Amino acid sequence: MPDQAFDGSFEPQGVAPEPSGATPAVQVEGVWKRFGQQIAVHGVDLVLPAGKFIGLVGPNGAGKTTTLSMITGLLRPDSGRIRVAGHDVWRDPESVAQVKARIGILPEGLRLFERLSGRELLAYSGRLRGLPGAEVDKRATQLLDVLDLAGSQHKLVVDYSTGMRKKIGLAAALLHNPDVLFLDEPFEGVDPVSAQTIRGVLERYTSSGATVVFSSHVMELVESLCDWVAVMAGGRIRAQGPLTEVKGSAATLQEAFLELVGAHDRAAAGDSLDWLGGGAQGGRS
Ligand SMILES: Nc1ncnc2c1ncn2[C@@H]1O[C@H](COP(=O)(O)OP(=O)(O)OP(=O)(O)O)[C@@H](O)[C@H]1O
Repeated sequence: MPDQAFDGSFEPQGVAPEPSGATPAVQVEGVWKRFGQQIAVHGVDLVLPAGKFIGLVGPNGAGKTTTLSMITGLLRPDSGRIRVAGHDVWRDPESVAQVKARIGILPEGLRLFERLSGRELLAYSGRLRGLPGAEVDKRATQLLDVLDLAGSQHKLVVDYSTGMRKKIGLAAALLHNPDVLFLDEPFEGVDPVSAQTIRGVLERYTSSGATVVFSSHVMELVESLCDWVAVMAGGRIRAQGPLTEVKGSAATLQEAFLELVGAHDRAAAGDSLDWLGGGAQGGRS
């Protein structure tokens, strides 16, 4: 699948387009993950349809990264079943490899090969994916151009800014034209101009029928980008579905989110910090 010609547009392979084809991009059934005494993921069931821009949201420690790691073949679940584009991720080592060939990942705290230039990194990623050299060159040139990295392509990645690192990581994740792209906090530390560029690339990618799944804490961003949302808290899925359904009657996704994760009560917690601030008695001297 990775060797198909790339014409600058993104045509997903292997996933039946929604709504006619019924194969979801991701199916998670009864998945658990424990780290020692800590249960990070409590029997999660999740169905993410193909061709959508999907946001996985939740407070710190909700289990988002753990869930994405299990879906993308990086972390083995204790129990349960995960399918990506209809392929069982954890059935055997071969199935993990098959799934990895169909997905792209931009993980949180991405570790890149720092001593390569941006272009070398893409060349290396393409060859690892089994793409022919000429095809890698062509795709890399297009991606560097679209992501506004052409001028920095020969600079070492170690000298890239945070936003440039996110963009070169995204280019590497897209190079083999995956069916499903997983992004952990893709806009963190990215300036508004770069964010707009990334957004444009992702919108183009999903408009051709591919799926983006990304985790974020930034509700405004999720609300403006996503047409499908899953809300996670305490290792459980609290809601999932089309954005409008998850929002319900709430004015914003932020409001619906606070309601779903039961955070309204915590909003008043700052009241106990009566020593904090200039007006407090016995405060600063
Ligand atoms: N390798 C690990 N060892 C021990 N505990 C872990 C490990 N990875 C995650 N956890 C725990 O599992 C829970 C879920 O963590 P996870 O990183 O999946 O949450 P998250 O929703 O991605 O959080 P954040 O938004 O803060 O990145 C947390 O309580 C965390 O401390």
